[in-house]
Amino acid sequence: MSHGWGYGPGNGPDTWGEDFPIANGPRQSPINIVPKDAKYDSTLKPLKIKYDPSNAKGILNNGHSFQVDYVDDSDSSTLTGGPISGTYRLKQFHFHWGASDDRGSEHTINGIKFPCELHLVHWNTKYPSFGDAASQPDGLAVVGVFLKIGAANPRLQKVLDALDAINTKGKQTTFSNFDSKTLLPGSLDYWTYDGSLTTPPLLESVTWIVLREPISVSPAQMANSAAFSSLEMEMLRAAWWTTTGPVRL
Ligand SMILES: COc1ccc(C[C@@]2(O)NC(=S)NC2=O)c(OC)c1
Ligand SMILES: [Zn+2]
Repeated sequence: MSHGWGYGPGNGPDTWGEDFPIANGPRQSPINIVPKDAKYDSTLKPLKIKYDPSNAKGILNNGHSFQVDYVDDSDSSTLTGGPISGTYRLKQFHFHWGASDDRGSEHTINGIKFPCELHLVHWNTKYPSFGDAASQPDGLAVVGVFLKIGAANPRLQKVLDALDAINTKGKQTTFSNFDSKTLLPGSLDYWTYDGSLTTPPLLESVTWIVLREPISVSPAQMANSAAFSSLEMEMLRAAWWTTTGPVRL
């Protein structure tokens, strides 16, 4: 079995450059955000986010995370304004979870990790498809939202409740009528920089828009989903290859 990339001791981010030399490229993500060093840019516009709940299609366990996929054959769920020009369509959103509350997010603020980070992935409609856009320097725009431990977040619950149905790599199920706008915080203030996908193939095609205000997730909600943290999924995936039956995450 090819020793694919992951988050374990032998295949984690420090090794990705062996198979994906762009890991040493000039605009790699994630980065540490130091708010006091961020430059205010008065030419930047407010973000404009318009999501149609009926575009939600399904939820998939891709082995590194789980993602909610959207129908993207029209401009009914789009991101405009902010640092981008033109119209970007919502393709999917996914989370980066840690196995414990002291880690999980990919970006950090002043070196601090959050327990989780939500990525809402959009592609530039100047290109014919998401796949085409993903290899272009202005192809993707990802809105990053930090999750901090606090009150239970009822708007997250519908996503968490779906996880049991996709508890092994490759499993997917329908996931309809979900308004991903409800996952956003009250303020859309953001930091932005030109970066990349945060896992292989690490393509340098992402305009990052990281929201300053986190949303909340409760410890119980975290416990329910910590099994989906990248590392646990990695370890269980390794176990899965060596056992006959499916492994519950
Ligand atoms: C076009 O191929 C890919 C491959 C991986 C990802 C996932 C990821 O690497 N990118 C971000 S953002 N977070 C991640 O974990 C992707 O997302 C748009 C697109
Ligand atoms: Zn991501």
